[in-house]
Amino acid sequence: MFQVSQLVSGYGQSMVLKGIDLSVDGAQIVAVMGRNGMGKTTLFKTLMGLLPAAQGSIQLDGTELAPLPSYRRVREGVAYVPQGRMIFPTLTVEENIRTGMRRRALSTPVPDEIYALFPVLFEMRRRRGGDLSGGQQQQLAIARALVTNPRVLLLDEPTEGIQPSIIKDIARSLLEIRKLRQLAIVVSEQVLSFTLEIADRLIVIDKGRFVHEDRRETANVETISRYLSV
Ligand SMILES: Nc1ncnc2c1ncn2[C@@H]1O[C@H](COP(=O)(O)OP(=O)(O)OP(=O)(O)O)[C@@H](O)[C@H]1O
Repeated sequence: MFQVSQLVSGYGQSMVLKGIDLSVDGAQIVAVMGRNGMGKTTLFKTLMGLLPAAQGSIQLDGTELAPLPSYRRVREGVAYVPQGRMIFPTLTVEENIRTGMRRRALSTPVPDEIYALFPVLFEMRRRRGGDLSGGQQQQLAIARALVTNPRVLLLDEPTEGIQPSIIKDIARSLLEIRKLRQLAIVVSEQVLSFTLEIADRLIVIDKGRFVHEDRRETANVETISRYLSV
């Protein structure tokens, strides 16, 4: 289980996250929804160790991660797909995927499972990352995160700037990944149709606090939409 308690963090003296509590079981998908500037990226950066936590705890199956640097958190099983994807544009698709692997020797093949999940990446494996469409780059960023064999996958606004037909592909991939790997997925989003398709729980973040939570089956779409549109 991934368990975050009373997490506080921010920039300098200004605290953006004001006490976040979150528990995610294996094989569960949780969406954190909120408008621009509400703290989604700050939350992920803090979970990943790119920003230090001022207070609070981040545990994965009982191991405390908050004092650990990012690379140690990756080893413990946390993977991150950042907003804007951040793939390496001049490396090939295969090289991009390999940057996530612990054994990067050319003789170590990219696992078949990755290309089975994302056949387009197999077709494009020798092309430069920068030549891919936004949706393909998002798939590449997810593939690169998956080769670290995470138990928790964090995705920051994966649908941003991506056309609707590809958003559906990404939703399908995430459901497939959950089924295959039984891992926990936390995804930040502003697109409600996407999270209603994939998430078991929907949580609203507002000014650095979780202010509303629904299970998907009983989600109060009106309330969530109101938070997203103000
Ligand atoms: N490097 C930084 N230094 C100071 N303040 C920052 C920094 N990055 C973000 N902030 C502030 O922290 C708050 C939360 O930003 P954050 O990026 O976490 O929001 P978000 O919900 O992810 O929105 P977006 O989708 O726009 O990224 C905002 O008020 C923002 O201005």
